[in-house]
Amino acid sequence: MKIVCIQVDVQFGNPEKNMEHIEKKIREAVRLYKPDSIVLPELWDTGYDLTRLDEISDENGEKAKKWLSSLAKEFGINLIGGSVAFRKGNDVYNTMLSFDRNGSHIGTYSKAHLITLMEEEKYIAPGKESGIFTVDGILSSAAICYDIRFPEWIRMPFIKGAKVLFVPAQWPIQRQTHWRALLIARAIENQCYVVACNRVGSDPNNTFAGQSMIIDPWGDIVAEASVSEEEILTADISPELVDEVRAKVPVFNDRRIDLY
Ligand SMILES: O=C(O)CCC(=O)C(=O)O
Repeated sequence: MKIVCIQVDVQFGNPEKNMEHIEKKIREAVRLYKPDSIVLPELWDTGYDLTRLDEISDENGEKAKKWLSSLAKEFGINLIGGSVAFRKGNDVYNTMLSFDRNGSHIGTYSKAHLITLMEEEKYIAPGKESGIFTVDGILSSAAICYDIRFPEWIRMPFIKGAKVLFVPAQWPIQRQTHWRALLIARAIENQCYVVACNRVGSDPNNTFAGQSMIIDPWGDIVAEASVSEEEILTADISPELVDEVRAKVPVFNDRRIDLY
């Protein structure tokens, strides 16, 4: 499966401009690489414009769903839709919506761990459901940004056999070393591919770290984007390599389920 991460800058609180820009990038990625799957960053629609979410969030994710589904179908790609500010009643969730090559909805995941350091919990409601879903027959899972600090949560879909972890993010530059180390650790401990799509640029509160990455189940980085430039990052991933690594170091069989 050929994967692309679209590492972009995100306009603060401007969903229309962001859609326009990302659509151009998706077209470019399809023309250059003919990928099977494309991954977008976290909150690519509104950015972290949290105080204006009442005004700019997407009612039931309808706009994003329509747009993502039609692009997925037009290009015959799986579109792992980063995340959007998804309004449901009085609450707003930070939600990933994914679509397959026919434009059919294949997964929804709302960020479970909200970053109190950035006061996200004051404006966003936490998700409660696992991020497990299937892409081209490959059992996969989603985690959004801060979620990667919680290995107990990430682990669950991998016990069920997931092989790929998709991680959209808006990870700030101050904790860039954590971004790298945590992603590599999640790949090694779950013996899975990690496909992590971060943003670049700044908003009024943060500068973001870029360095989108595709990491193999051995923990080796197979593709890595720059820290500050927009970039279309690509790599081939092979589910067979996951099976090989799991056979070589049988971590899942060796778990002490009698102890924990
Ligand atoms: O955990 C971190 O240091 C960054 C997380 C973050 O920026 C987020 O979840 O949006």
